[in-house]
Formats: sequence, C-alpha cells, structure tokens
Amino acid sequence: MWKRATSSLKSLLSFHITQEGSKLNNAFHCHRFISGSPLHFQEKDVVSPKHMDSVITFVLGGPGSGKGTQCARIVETFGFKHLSAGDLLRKEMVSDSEYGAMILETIREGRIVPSAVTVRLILREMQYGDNRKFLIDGFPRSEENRIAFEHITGTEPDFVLFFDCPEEEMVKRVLSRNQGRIDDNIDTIKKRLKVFEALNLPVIDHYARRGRLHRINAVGTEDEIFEQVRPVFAACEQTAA
Ligand SMILES: Nc1ncnc2c1ncn2[C@@H]1O[C@H](COP(=O)(O)OP(=O)(O)OP(=O)(O)O)[C@@H](O)[C@H]1O
Ligand SMILES: Nc1ccn([C@H]2C[C@H](O)[C@@H](COP(=O)(O)O)O2)c(=O)n1
Ligand SMILES: [Mg+2]
Repeated sequence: MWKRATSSLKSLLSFHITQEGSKLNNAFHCHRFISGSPLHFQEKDVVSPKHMDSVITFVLGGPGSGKGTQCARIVETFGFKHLSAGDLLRKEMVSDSEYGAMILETIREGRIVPSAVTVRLILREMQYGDNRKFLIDGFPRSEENRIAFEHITGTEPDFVLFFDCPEEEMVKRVLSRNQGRIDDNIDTIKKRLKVFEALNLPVIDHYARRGRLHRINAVGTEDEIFEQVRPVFAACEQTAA
C-alpha cells in the first residue's frame, strides 16, 4: 500500500491551466504548454522527495455527507494528516492572495476553483512536517482536478473513500451546520449538489473502475459510520507493516 510517487519536476513546471478554461461548464480544461497562462505552477510547488513514499487517500462525498467529521476520527485513530481542500481555499480566500476574490465568488456560486490554485495549495501543505499519510478531503471534485493532481504528482491515490448520502440528508446536515460558511444556504446548496452530480460522480466512477473506491453508507450515527471506515484503514496499516 505504501507506494512510490513518481513526482516529475518537468511535468510540474510545464503544467498550465487557463482561467478561460475554468469558465467552461465548470469542467476546467487542462492545457500543457499554454503560454501566457495567468495560473501556473512553479518550481517551489514541487512535491518534496521526502514525500515520495506517501500514502494518499482521497475523501469524497457530497456537501454535508460527513467527510470532515469522519476525517477527524481517522486522524485520531490512524494518525493521518488531514488536508481539506475547502478549508485550504477558505484560508487562501481570507489571506492577501491574488486569488481571494475569485475563490470567494466561486465558492459562493457553488462552483469549482481551478486546479492550478487548489493543487498548489494541497502540494504546499503536503510538504510541511514529517507525516506522510495524507487524507485529502473534498478533492478531486472534478475530472479536471483529478487529472491535474495525477499529472503533476505522477501518482494515483492509494484508495478513495466515498461517503454515499441521500440528498435530503445532506441538505438537512448543511443547513444545521452553523459554522457561518457563505455556501451553507439553500440556494448555494442546490448548486453544489448539481455540481457534485455533474463533476464529482464521474471521478467516483473512475476510481470504482480502478478498484480503488470504498463506498461508505453515510447514513447513521457518526460511530456507526466510523465502524465502516475503520477496517479500510486497519487493512492499510497491516499491508504497510
Ligand atoms: N453521521 C452524522 N449524522 C448526523 N449529522 C452528522 C453526521 N456526520 C456529520 N454530521 C454533521 O453534518 C454536518 C456536515 O458534516 P461535515 O462538515 O463533516 O460534512 P462535509 O462532508 O465535510 O461537508 P462539506 O463538503 O460541505 O464540507 C456537520 O454539522 C456535522 O456535525
Ligand atoms: N477541490 C475543491 C474543493 C472545494 N472547492 C470549493 C467549492 C466547494 O463548494 C467549497 C467548499 O468545499 P468543502 O469544504 O465543502 O469541501 O470549496 C473547490 O473549488 N475545489
Ligand atoms: Mg467538509
């Protein structure tokens, strides 16, 4: 299960995404070697060699399906480092970032931020500290996210969790979350659910076809759900030992 990521400096430096592409159906288009792109990766975004033997888990599910809640349990029990793409984007949004306004508008509209921004934030976090077991929550949200990450790092996730939750339950949970998020309102939730279905389900199908998907029934108490999650990580630990 512990695998070797073949991170390629060359592909990282030459990977570009146009902002124009980001407007197309939210399914952002990856272009290599596009000159004049306003968003591009730089040498400092390279995945550090010390992370070459990482365990990477993607945590997927619709808005309010319980990804963040279960990630906290996984961190506590199995010592993974939790990277929430949404949290990283919110942090970037309130910093002095040149992308702040774009991120705010995109999140408010329930759309997906271009991968050039999100992947950079994730890779940067992966380089801090010594923990090489990563839970990447809320990513990839689209095929464009997935292809960008896999292209830049030269690796696939070891496995993918999918919290499968009925829409009605997700809406109920988000509306009672009370964390002051600008996207936790009924109008944005409806948009996020549509984006989830159109852009995230294809990613989930992709990993199911690759034999990497663990589908978790996200209805039940937090404890009941964690009892489905636990064996996935316990098996991973055994393989690594
Ligand atoms: N099993 C559960 N039963 C009831 N409520 C839950 C359950 N798991 C989480 N919640 C609650 O539902 C809300 C959404 O959970 P959480 O933030 O973990 O979802 P998420 O998948 O990370 O959502 P988002 O994609 O919007 O960040 C929170 O208020 C959380 O406390
Ligand atoms: N890969 C991602 C993850 C998140 N976002 C944006 C759009 C989401 O609606 C918002 C909140 O994410 P969450 O906290 O619900 O995981 O952040 C994105 O554009 N790309
Ligand atoms: Mg979350």
